[in-house]
Amino acid sequence: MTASKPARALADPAAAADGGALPDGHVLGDESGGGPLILARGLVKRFGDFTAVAGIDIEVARGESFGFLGPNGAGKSSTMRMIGCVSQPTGGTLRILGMDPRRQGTAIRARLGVCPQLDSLDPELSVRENLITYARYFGIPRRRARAKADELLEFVQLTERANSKVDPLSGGMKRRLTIARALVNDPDIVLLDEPTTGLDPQARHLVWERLFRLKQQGVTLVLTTHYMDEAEQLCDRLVVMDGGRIVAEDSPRALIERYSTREVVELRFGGDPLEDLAGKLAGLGERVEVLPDRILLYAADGDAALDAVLARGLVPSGTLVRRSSLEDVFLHLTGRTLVD
Ligand SMILES: Nc1ncnc2c1ncn2[C@@H]1O[C@H](COP(=O)(O)OP(=O)(O)OP(=O)(O)O)[C@@H](O)[C@H]1O
Repeated sequence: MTASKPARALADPAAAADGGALPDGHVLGDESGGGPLILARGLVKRFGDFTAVAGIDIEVARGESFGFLGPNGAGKSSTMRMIGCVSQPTGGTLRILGMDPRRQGTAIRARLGVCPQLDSLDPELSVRENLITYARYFGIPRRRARAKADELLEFVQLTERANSKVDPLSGGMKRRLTIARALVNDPDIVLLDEPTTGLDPQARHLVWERLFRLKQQGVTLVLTTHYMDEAEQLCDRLVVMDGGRIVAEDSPRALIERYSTREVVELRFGGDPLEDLAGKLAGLGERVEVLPDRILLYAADGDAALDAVLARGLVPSGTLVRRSSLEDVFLHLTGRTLVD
């Protein structure tokens, strides 16, 4: 398939020729200039007195897989909706494909693929007709739309369900169909808002595998997630958001290396208050975090740290030595877990 080829169906050439400089003198992103496909400076979204996005800076390069990681309410969807040109920024500067969403939303949307948090497929139509009808919105001629639909059904492994209605599909199938729908216009950027929320592990892995394939084909992916494993699997680079702000930005691996230790020992205890027990772990690792149901002991060598815990006479009811993850990074940065 040719998912990285841009569609021009609804693009307004006059609008696309827009130029101009940002306050910091940054070159605007566009294909000809080779700048970032998405560029935000001090981007703000307010709802009345409430600030959902509090002045963030981001840059996404062509071919990159970029993620927003954060808990519910962090401002990820609000940011995605601004990038998707369905919600106007309240402040700051935003450029998508070198264009200004305030004035060129239609031209930008024609070149985006959007996979919203909740599937919005048409239950009256068959699986295949959902794709054909959507392609027609982009002005794609019927014959090409049919061929595109068949190509995409194969890509998301739904060819056998082409003539089925949408309702009987599993959650994972619906999600894959929504992803296929987001690709009908050969978008420059695919926006995925929590692509696997609500799916069972098997369905999630199938979606990840398809998204990974897109990434290999050079499609620019921008996704939100509150799953650290999803971020680690799919993102080349990510920003960690909390309370409308970016609290860290880098590749998943670099974030783990910077903000965590190599290994983590999870300790569960039956009786005594965890705060009291945590006091007895002083000096055994680099850091101790007390969660409602367990203590985390951060150490370069988890097995050695666990031996040292046992040598102090502590008797955990459950132990786990594991590699550090983005969850640990988030806890370190915000003092909270990602998924409560
Ligand atoms: N239309 C709206 N009006 C008022 N407040 C809103 C609106 N949309 C979002 N918010 C608030 O803005 C904050 C950020 O919401 P947002 O949906 O961007 O977060 P999120 O990180 O995507 O979380 P989630 O994973 O729940 O979607 C939340 O406190 C939310 O209640």
